[in-house]
Amino acid sequence: MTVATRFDELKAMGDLPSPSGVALEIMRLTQREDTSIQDLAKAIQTDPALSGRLLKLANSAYLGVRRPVVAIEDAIRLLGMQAIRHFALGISVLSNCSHGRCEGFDYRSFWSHSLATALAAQALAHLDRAVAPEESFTCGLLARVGQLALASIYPDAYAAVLLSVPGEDESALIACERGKFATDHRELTGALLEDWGLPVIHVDGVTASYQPGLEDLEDTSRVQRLARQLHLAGRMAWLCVAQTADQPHCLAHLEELAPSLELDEALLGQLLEKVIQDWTEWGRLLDVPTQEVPSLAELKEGLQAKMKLQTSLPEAEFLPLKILLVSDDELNLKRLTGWLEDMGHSVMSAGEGNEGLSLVLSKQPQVVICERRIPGMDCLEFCQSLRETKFGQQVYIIVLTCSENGDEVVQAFEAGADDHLAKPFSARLLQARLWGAQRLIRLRQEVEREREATRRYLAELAVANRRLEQMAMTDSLTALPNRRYAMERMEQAWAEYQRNGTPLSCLVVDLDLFKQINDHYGHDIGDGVLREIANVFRSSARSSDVVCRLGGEEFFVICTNTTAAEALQVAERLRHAVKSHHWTVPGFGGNLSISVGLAASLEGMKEWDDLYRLADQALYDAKRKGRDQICMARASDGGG
Ligand SMILES: Nc1nc2c(ncn2[C@@H]2O[C@H](COP(=O)(O)OP(=O)(O)OP(=O)(O)O)[C@@H](O)[C@H]2O)c(=O)[nH]1
Repeated sequence: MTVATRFDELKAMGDLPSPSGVALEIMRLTQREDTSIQDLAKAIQTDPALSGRLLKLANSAYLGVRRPVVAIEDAIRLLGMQAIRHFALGISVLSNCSHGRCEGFDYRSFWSHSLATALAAQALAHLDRAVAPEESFTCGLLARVGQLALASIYPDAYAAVLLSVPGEDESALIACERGKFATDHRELTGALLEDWGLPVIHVDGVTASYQPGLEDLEDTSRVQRLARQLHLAGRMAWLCVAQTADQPHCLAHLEELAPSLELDEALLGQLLEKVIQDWTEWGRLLDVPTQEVPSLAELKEGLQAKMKLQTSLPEAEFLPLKILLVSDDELNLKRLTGWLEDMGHSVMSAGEGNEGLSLVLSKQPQVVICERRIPGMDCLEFCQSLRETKFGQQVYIIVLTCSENGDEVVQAFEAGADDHLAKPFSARLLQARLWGAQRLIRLRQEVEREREATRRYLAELAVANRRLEQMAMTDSLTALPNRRYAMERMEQAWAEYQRNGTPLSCLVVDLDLFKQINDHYGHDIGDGVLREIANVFRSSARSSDVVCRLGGEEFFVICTNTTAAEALQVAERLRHAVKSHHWTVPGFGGNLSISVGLAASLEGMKEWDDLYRLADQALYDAKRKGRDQICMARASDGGG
């Protein structure tokens, strides 16, 4: 069924909103070329309420009238027939349909929002005259009149539809309406405006304002400009009627849209202030409810304070982040930078993908916030390229999508994004999204800290173990390797000897009559003598000889790669060194000598301790023969 036939069908039901008889007469008169200002004034004066409202419009500050307009004829001259026609239409529909039978439809809120939209559209039209401001007023006032039509024709069914669609999700409402009524309020609005004789540009502008081509800002046609004005006007109106809790969301929307009409923050603030003031005055005049709305500056200030109060993480959990913004939208960059810096983060920015990539690598930000569409490189390509680098794998990436469009969001995640945010969004939402990044980064830092602590602990443990091992192998009195070490080292040397056949010798060295020293000088001085003699051995032995203390006054020297004859020279050197040593142990004034048992590896020896045993026996011989001498084990003594 075509739009026209469906509309005709609904029109036949007789419940559609309609202008008053006076308004219809005004419309008829203004369409005729021979209508005089006096005729039109007469028609208007038959409706005192309309006359008053018309004078109010004529005296509106926007028209810059120096003297107050008090006569309808002057108002007509000032405003022009076309504007009178629009105004009469809008105001009479409002008066005729200020209440109705649909219980789920809030007529007063509807007109409150519509009036704010009308005044905002009028204000915006003064900046860019896509159409005359008074015409823009009517377009704004009637931009959702299709809803009124559905509420009038299907009061019960429409109440159910409104209940089933949450909030201000217009696309969902339209889809639901179509399913139920085979038309929707957007289509009906267009049909009604056309039916009331509005020019095509107004009708098209209103219907396009539901989803204006914000992306395609190149399109500067009057319809598109009017559509953008009406869309922004609708958003300003939402801010006017919003409850305090919804104001941040409305403000974010407004700030997002403002650049599409080249409005900076100051101008947007001024406009909003004017709209709120007019809305309050007109509301009183038309018996439409209004409310107090804070100024843009107050709203922003309040939101920032609130944001700090309500949404900041406990101090212990807050982590200042290094953030890179990638966007070619100067205004957006400025806004996001302001928000993020207010939150306590440090921000850098790149205008396109390649610049973004090199900044990530050189400045190493922890978070990258990237527009879905960036010049130079597709955002998805940008994410993938980042993830291919070692550092880029750790960066937390948030992609700013233009909508909650499922495909777009999934693609962003597939390309490596950690999160996404559908535009427009508030500073509060952005801050909340960054908590995820902060938590993840803090966890990563904790893991890294723990890993570092474990590394340090293991290194300390290794040092401690080495020290323990050393202690376990070292004689505490002389710091020479102890018996345990001596035996292990001997085993190694024996294995080497067996493998390579290199000669191996060892010396068992014992101090002579040490008991007498202890008895004479005391045990402490005896200890000092043992310490000093260890040094004598250390300095007299070759660097390849391993001097150990087996215990008591007994020492052991392992002479690797050493024949018996060479070992004899070592033993002699030790004996001589001890004999000729000048003792420095305080209180000790005696002499000392040593006895040495020497054994060298012989063919046929099976175990390393055969060699040790032979040396020990040789020592016994040396003692027996009168001490202060070296005895070499003979082959016949064992082993070979
Ligand atoms: N001061 C001190 N004395 C020790 C230590 N270990 C063993 N001794 C003493 O060394 C002495 C060894 O005496 P003996 O085994 O009788 O032999 P000796 O007096 O050296 O006589 P010969 O070996 O036959 O020449 C004992 O008096 C032990 O108490 C020690 O760590 N410090």
